Amino acid sequence: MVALSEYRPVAAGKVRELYEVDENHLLMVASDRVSAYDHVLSTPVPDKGRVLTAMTVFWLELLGDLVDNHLVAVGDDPRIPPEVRGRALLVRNLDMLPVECVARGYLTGSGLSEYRSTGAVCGVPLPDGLTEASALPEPIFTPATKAELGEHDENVSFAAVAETVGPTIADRLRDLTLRVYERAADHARQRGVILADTKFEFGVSSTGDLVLADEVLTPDSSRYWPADEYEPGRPQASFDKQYVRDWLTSPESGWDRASDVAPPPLPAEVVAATRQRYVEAYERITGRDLADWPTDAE
Ligand SMILES: N#Cc1c(N)ncnc1-c1cnn(Cc2cccc(F)c2)c1
Repeated sequence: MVALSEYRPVAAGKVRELYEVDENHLLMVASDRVSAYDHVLSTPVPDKGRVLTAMTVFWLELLGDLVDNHLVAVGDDPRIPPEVRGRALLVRNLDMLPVECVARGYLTGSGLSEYRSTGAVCGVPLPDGLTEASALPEPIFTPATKAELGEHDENVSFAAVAETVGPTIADRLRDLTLRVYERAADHARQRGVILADTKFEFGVSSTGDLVLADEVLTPDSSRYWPADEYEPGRPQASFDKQYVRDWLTSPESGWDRASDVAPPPLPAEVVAATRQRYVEAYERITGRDLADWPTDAE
């Protein structure tokens, strides 16, 4: 039985870590931590890491005919420590491309801000008259540079990506990003979820092929909106984080979002409702029962 402490940490995000297993394999571990308003909350949401791990595996299987991926093993593989089983994936160690490959089907966040000041996003011109949460005429590729922990990614043009990785790989990244997003967005929409946008990371295999890596199409790497509440012209509810956001910005929390003060702990009922939203997102998207996914052997 291997312990997580036997693996060397090689990267850490706000809510996940990456460890070196051997020269060819990494362990990608998803925590139960939640980030909101650029703060990592002090209260974990049970099963969040397990749901996001199971979601990544589902999407990689569904999209396996479109794109190769970095997944090597899940669940009971002896290289996966029991303490993180269910929320850890054994993956191939790839040469990662320094590009955040973002696909947007709807206009919001940094894309909306850029559109309002330039009429375009990452140099892609858009029609006049679009507003918060407008559906785009067709999904667009809006790449970004990877920011340091705690910073926001910076949107860049396709030409800048071509400068960085070469025009051929840039073309392939855009094509693959949009095809994978469109397939996933169609699947989700049929199950009552709008995937407004998503962020992929790709590596390159030893044979020079693009390989889909990182977490894939999770509520942390994508905007998940409930389709039955969709109404352009205003900010949409987050499928998974809206209970957290509403409580943190309510008088009950006593927290001031504009301050640099860390948010207070979440009430148990907000944690429970949020956990349920993650489970519901997983079971709707996959048609599977979370109870059938491995749990850690704590
Ligand atoms: N996936 C993947 C991957 C791979 N298969 N091969 C080589 N490198 C990476 C890799 C490097 N950084 N990240 C992002 C990242 C940061 C922090 C925590 C995480 F879990 C993940 C991914």
